[in-house]
Amino acid sequence: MAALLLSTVPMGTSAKQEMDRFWDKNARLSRPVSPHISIYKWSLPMMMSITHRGTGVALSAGVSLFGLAALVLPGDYASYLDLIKSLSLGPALIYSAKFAIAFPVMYHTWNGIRHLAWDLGKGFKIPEVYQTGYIVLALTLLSAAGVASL
Ligand code: HEM
Repeated sequence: MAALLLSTVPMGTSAKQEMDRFWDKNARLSRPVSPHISIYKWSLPMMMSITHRGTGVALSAGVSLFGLAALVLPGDYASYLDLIKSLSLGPALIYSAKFAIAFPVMYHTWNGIRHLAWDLGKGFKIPEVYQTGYIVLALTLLSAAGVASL
């Protein structure tokens, strides 16, 4: 108890000083440290989890930029579509661009449904986590390919 009290960290004058003292104390007391994320072997559920966050952030940025552009740009939506058509980019490039936009939307939607099932307490067994992961990936590819061909 006395050792514990003696080793209390005095308040630092800055956040950095606080952190430095905190880590010095951890080292001095040989405290175990939780494993850092980088030591784990990558797995499908990990990759799908970070992709859900990535697509969520990308969708937020995309929707916000789209709304801002609608407010500040001089032309309307149809005029910009005509502009893109006039560039004659070719079907392969147009399809790829549409697929690149559809993919995160579809992934986040299908995986969002997977998340909502988890929120209901369903699908938590490890084989189920993998099965639903593969189903989400297949549905994402199929639906993104379908939407891009419209
Ligand atoms: C434009 C549409 C959308 C935007 C901008 C958006 C954005 C986001 C963002 C930023 C997050 C937080 C990600 C994180 O920090 O980990 C998130 C999480 C989530 N999104 Fe979306 N989302 C959209 C559509 C959807 C749809 C259609 C669904 C369901 C069908 C969905 C389901 C979810 C769920 C369940 C979570 C929470 C995941 C968790 O528990 O960690 N989202 N979304």
